[in-house]
Amino acid sequence: MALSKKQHTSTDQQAVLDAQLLLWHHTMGYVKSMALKAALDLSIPDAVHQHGGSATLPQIVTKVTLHPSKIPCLRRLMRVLTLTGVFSVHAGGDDEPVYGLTPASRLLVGSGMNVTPFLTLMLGTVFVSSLFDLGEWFRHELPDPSPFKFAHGRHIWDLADHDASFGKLFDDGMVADSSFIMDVVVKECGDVFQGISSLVDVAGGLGGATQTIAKAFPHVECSVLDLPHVVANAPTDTDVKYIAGDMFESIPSANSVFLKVYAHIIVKSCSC
Ligand SMILES: C[S@@+](CC[C@H](N)C(=O)[O-])C[C@H]1O[C@@H](n2cnc3c(N)ncnc32)[C@H](O)[C@@H]1O
Repeated sequence: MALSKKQHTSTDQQAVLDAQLLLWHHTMGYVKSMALKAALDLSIPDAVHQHGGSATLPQIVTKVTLHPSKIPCLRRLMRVLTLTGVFSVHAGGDDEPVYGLTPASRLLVGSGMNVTPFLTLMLGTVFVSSLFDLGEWFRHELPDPSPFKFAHGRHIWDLADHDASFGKLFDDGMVADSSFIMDVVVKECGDVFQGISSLVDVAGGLGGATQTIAKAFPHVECSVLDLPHVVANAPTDTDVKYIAGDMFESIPSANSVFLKVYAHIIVKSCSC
């Protein structure tokens, strides 16, 4: 059935509004990231956790450091965080909302599976700002530095070597990510480690992945190869052996080689 002129017009207007909405979602998308960053900076997940997993705003305020004049703003921040699934919310007594941990924010508390250090790294100024001039980076002919070097004048590893606080942020972030994901890998795909007697984790950082493998398979002799500035901070109270070196020069012998989160760097080194 043919649409009337009026129906056509309102369909067109809806399409334009949907298009604008899509652009606004992309343009304001960083608000979600920055709200999560603020929650981590203020330790809001810990505050809710310390109240047994659910807390009202006045209860959260007793655990976080903020200026009293900002309490109404914190309510607005919690609205963003509940709308984006970081916290749940339900009405409590006196109409005071009660905020709860969700499966996502449970990964931000406690000493077990806690991915906070990785999110802190990715949401930090160094990483976020490295994408700020991506458009300008495209105007430069290859071979050119990575967007990271373009923004900061150094490769990631070079910056980690020269800036101890960034180095620590980076290494701790990788340990958190690797410990979390390898726990799942070992439980779900542990078969792949059967029959192995020695393993070298190439570019393994502080060994978040290897420590998990070594704990699950104590008969496997595990070692980690990484750059000297990383190995200098490696744990010493462990059977995992840490070896300082450059993977492009030599790799210690073992009957299995483990690589995690390195493909992008190899591709970069080989093709650019
Ligand atoms: C993205 S991190 C991954 C760390 C670890 N595999 C993980 O997933 O937790 C990359 C690691 O590669 C190391 N790295 C970079 N260049 C390297 C090289 N030429 N030889 C050895 N390690 C290197 C860095 O120091 C860093 O620890």
